[in-house]
Amino acid sequence: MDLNAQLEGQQVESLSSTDSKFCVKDFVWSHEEWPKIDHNDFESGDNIPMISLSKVIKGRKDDSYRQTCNDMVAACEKWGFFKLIDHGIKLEIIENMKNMCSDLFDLPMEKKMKGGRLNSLPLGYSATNPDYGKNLPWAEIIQLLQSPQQVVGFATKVYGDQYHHKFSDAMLAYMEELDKLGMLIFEMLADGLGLPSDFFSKSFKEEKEATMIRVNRYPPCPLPEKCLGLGSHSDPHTLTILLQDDEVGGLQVLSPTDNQWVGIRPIPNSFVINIGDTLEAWTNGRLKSVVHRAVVNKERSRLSAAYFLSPSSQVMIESPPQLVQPISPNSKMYKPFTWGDFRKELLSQKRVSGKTALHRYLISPQ
Ligand SMILES: O=C(O)CCC(=O)C(=O)O
Ligand SMILES: [Fe+2]
Repeated sequence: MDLNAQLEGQQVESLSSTDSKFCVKDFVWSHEEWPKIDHNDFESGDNIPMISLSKVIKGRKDDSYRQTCNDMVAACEKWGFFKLIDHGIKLEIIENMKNMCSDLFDLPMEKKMKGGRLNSLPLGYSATNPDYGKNLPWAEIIQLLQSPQQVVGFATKVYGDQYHHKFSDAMLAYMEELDKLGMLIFEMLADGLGLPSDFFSKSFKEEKEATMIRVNRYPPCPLPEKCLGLGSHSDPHTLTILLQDDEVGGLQVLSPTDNQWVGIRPIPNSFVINIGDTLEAWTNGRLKSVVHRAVVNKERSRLSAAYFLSPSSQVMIESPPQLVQPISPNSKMYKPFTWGDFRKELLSQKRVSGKTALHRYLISPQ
């Protein structure tokens, strides 16, 4: 047997959550999807803007605040992505969340599967999911709603009644801080777009039943040139606050200017912020929801945590008149829809590759 066949025949214990044991070859993607740039090639991604909140003081709308808002909007118009530093969230809260998730991922599979996700809702722990059929992601995932009841319920299933607190307290504390940071970003984007400051944030005040966190762990992969941690996709929600691994790269963005994949360099104690489909529609296409993916590597495991902000279900996603001109190119692009309806459709649809979720609302498909 040649070396390659031997490698592809290796069993993948760490990602086999069902009775059927997976081999490396089950994770091989179609040829067009194979990553052409390596997980630690970051040169082209250095053009993605970096925004610091060091001069932003809540409630003070001075010149440096306005400048930062404008820079943020410009980054989201061009890239749909920016790196955020000096965000003000205590390192301890971040480290605690990461440690609790790493500990959980390190448990034996039978224990993790006690909190295994049910088919009806994508919540809980999951490793390789046979529903995907092909193009299996090289990742294990913890997905939880921002709901104390749900987080405690999951932790209790995995750890039992007495020991769940450390995990659930860490996750809930992290989500609470990210929610506040998300509201600040929404206000800054609204200010930068010339909308009332609370234009977006006021729709997030009620229940947060769909806001969630997705923690991904990508184990070392023997065949990173043919596998993907997470295939190309855009995030359907409004805004994503992504915590990348501090050291191990893997996030790649499909540059909207030249359609080339670019890698985002990990920066310790920073976040990567990106616009989701719903915010693209809400801003009449001004802020871009951009396709991205996660690639894997041979040597090191990588952890990332994506926090997806969702408005209340009944909120109508409709571009404000300030962003709509009666004539092209800024005439109204999307039919109004509620976040709840869009979410229902997303839950019922099969996995898609690239960016297709919003098409159903386009007024004139382009
Ligand atoms: O792992 C990463 O850096 C990307 C994660 C991501 O895009 C997602 O979970 O939606
Ligand atoms: Fe994503």
